[in-house]
Amino acid sequence: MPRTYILALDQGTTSCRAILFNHESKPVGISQKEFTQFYPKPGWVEQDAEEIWSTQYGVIAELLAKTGVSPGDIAGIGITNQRETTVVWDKTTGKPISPAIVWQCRRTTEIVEDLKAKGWEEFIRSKTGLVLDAYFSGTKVKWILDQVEGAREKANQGKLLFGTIDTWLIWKLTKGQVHVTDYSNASRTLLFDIYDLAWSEEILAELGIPKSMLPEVKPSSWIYGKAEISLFGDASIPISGIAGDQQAALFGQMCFEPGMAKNTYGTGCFMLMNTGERAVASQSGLLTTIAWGLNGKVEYALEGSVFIAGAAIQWLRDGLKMIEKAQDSEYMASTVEDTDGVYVVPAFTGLGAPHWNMRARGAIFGLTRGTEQAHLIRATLEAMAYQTKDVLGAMEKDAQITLQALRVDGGAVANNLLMQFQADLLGVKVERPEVIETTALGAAYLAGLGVGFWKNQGEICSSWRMDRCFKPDMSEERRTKLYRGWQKAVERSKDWED
Ligand SMILES: Nc1ncnc2c1ncn2[C@@H]1O[C@H](COP(=O)(O)OP(=O)(O)O)[C@@H](O)[C@H]1O
Ligand SMILES: O=P(O)(O)OC[C@H](O)CO
Repeated sequence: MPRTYILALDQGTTSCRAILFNHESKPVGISQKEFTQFYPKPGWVEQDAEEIWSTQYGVIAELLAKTGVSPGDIAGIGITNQRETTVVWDKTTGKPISPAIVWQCRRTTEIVEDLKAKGWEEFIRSKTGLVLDAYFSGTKVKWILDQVEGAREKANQGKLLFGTIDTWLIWKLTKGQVHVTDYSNASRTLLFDIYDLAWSEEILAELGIPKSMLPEVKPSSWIYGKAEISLFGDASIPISGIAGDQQAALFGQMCFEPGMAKNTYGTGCFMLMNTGERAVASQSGLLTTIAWGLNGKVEYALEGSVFIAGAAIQWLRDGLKMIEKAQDSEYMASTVEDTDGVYVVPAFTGLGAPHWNMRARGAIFGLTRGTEQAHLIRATLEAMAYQTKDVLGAMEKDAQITLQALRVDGGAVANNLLMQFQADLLGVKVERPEVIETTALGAAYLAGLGVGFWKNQGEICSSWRMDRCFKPDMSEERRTKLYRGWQKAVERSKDWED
């Protein structure tokens, strides 16, 4: 009997999800759980890799229990993950030697500035396609080796391993048998030459990272190993797809042709445009990154990474306690007509694309005696749309195109008010698909292609269905006026931290 499902594991910044997809690309069951974020100092963000694993394992168990799907019915596992977040663990004990350093964490700002002062910026960009910023894994690994007692010595003796979260989960799923990543995740480490498709000896040497710590790099659809956990009983399930979550969403949105783009509104906001087999070097503050390795070749994307999007709504919920649930932001924002001139710049961990200002910090502008809670909530929501406009402007410049429609996904696109404002502000149609779990879907597709569950991209291409199209409905004059206010606010939030 052919197996009927693909299991996608979506390990995001704030939660772990497990989703079963059937052959018609429909999600037949989902389990999700948030896990703990640690903010030990201003600008620092940490997670516990063991908790990530136990949460991920827990949602798999819950999903199988609630759907009654037998592990023997699962054809393959696809893994997609928050990218750049860095785990270093002891090869023998399998225990992490420090907290996982999250992609948003700014603790390596000084290492980055030192590299810049030594003139590494251009070399790193030319090899990795990335901007020299604390965002990426390379300086985080160096920080761990420098700061954790005895770490560098152990690393030099080949006793430590590094991985992004995909690598960590596969290590756990295979009981320490497989140490692997895919091209899309490797391209986010600051250590990988995206043209030669190899770890960069020069960058590793400069950061003092021994090559023995690094995982093997494979295509995004491949049989990497078999899941060997007791949950699966005797059924041995191939792990057959890996992609960083933003690349997986690009795949799940079926942006297979050069020029097709998607924007994902999760913790951060990430716009990626497929550029095919050609790596486009950005002139406007975007990243050149690997979209995926598939069918014996590598394809590239241009990316605009915004660090704080839905995370600012969580801040309204958990920090300011203005709302109970993220969804409440929509109703609250709809109680006022506009923000009454208020702008929230959520640069909590600096600014990413296209500004790249590590020392920017969050700011609120335009407060008056008439400012109400609802204005602040609305301005926080609108900040996602403004940041997206900054990125789209850069992308259109780099790719020399005018986008006709933007495909969107991620947790926050459930917010209709935000989506309408986004269309209004961009002056472009915003298309929300039926399945907004496109990140997991992309990982499922890659895994399914890896085991022949789906024959080829042509077979899956026809399953993209629109849920709702938001059409622009704002005058050019108002759009320009609102955006000018945002640009002023962003400029003033830069270089706040000494
Ligand atoms: N209705 C909503 N309106 C605004 N933001 C929302 C809404 N629902 C969820 N979010 C935000 O979306 C994010 C969760 O999206 P998700 O795609 O699961 O993120 P991630 O993969 O980064 O963990 C959270 O930051 C949350 O605050
Ligand atoms: O967890 P997400 O979906 O916000 O994605 C995080 C990104 O992969 C960071 O680069």
